[in-house]
Amino acid sequence: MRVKRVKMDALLMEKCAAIIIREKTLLVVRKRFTNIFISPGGKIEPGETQIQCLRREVAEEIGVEISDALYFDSFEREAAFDHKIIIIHAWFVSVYGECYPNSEIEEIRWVNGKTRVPIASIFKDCVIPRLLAQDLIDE
Ligand SMILES: Nc1nc2c([nH]c(=O)n2[C@@H]2O[C@H](COP(=O)(O)OP(=O)(O)OP(=O)(O)O)[C@@H](O)[C@H]2O)c(=O)[nH]1
Repeated sequence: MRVKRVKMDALLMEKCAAIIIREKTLLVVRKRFTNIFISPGGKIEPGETQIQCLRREVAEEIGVEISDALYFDSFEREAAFDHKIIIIHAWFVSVYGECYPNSEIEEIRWVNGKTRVPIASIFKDCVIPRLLAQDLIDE
């Protein structure tokens, strides 16, 4: 069924996203040449576990090492920048040290329920409301 698999890959992406919370705010990142903030993390490479993917992407994008990761949930939507379906596996992630924008990341922001910046749909509609409901980030 190789043909089917190739077709599926062309339409579907799987990403691991890090939910990083500091002082009741959530970290979102903006890539160069884009104006929407998205979750830190990235696509899972062949043969990689979700944790390995998170470690690699978090180091690449925000320059820090993961100290702990706990699975939260998975969500499916049309991807913010590609005409493909994205499945995002979201993990609570703790890191060592201070996050900073690295490589293709131009800007990072710590947001709460009041912050008015454009945020991609899965984080905006699925993740942030649940973090607010659990009082993990500020209203
Ligand atoms: N709808 C939606 N799409 C999202 C969210 N977060 C998020 O990264 N995406 C989309 O997921 C796709 C893949 O994420 P990514 O660009 O971080 O992955 P990556 O680092 O491996 O990409 P690259 O190395 O190919 O540039 C992008 O189209 C991105 O816009 C979200 O919250 N909602």
